[in-house]
Amino acid sequence: MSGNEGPVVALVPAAGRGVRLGEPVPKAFVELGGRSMLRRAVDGLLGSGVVDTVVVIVPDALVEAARADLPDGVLVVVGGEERADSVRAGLAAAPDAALVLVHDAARALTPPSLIARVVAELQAGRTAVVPVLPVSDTIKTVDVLGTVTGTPPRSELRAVQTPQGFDADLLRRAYRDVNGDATDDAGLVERLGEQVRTIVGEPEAFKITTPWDLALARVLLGQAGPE
Ligand SMILES: Nc1ccn([C@@H]2O[C@H](COP(=O)(O)OP(=O)(O)OP(=O)(O)O)[C@@H](O)[C@H]2O)c(=O)n1
Ligand SMILES: C[C@](O)(CO)[C@H](O)COP(=O)(O)O
Repeated sequence: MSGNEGPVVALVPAAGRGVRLGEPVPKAFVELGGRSMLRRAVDGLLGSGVVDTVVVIVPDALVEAARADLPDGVLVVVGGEERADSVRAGLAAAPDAALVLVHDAARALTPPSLIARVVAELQAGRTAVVPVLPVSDTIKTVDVLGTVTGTPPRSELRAVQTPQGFDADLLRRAYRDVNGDATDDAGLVERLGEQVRTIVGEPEAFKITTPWDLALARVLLGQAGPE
């Protein structure tokens, strides 16, 4: 494997509404321990020391709010209806990237060391890298009525986190050539028939999705938690 030492650009999709969280402001702008979730995610990327440029993707109405919230030099662009539309908008704003990280603003407590490990794998020559954790529950598939249709072997299952890292040309090809939905960026790369490498993720990189997740994040930061 030959290495890739070109510019590393991190795309931060932050244009979701946060319906499952149910806060009055879009999720990335929710305050968490004195900083917005978006600011925490960006600070983690910059703090890793391995990211050259950060592009955040936010709702149209919050572009100015994001600029005011973020350090100078962070690019702010407008996102789209679905997460993939937002990532596509971020990719278009990063034409000179050699390596791309895609990192949810919702994973606000991701340790910088995980970000550095993803980039190290890319620089060692991997072209698609995702952090994963084993699942501890048994997972079942169900039909529309909720009847169980199967039990995939747990040993083959992993919960996937971000940042997901890619050779920039590969990710651009995936976004250009693959039709249909994927719930993560690696899913598009897989459909090209390309190999995706896993590395061990971090519990702190969990996605803050529900009020329970937000409460957990606040407890982890030492803020008031449940009685
Ligand atoms: N159109 C969208 C939808 C999602 N995201 C971002 O993708 C990340 C992961 O999405 P998720 O956690 O599901 O956030 P939401 O879509 O906001 O959540 P919900 O489905 O509860 O509304 C988040 O940082 C979110 O802001 C985005 O940039 N553009
Ligand atoms: C990309 C992701 O965080 C990997 O687990 C996840 O798939 C995002 O899904 P969401 O439904 O947009 O939160």
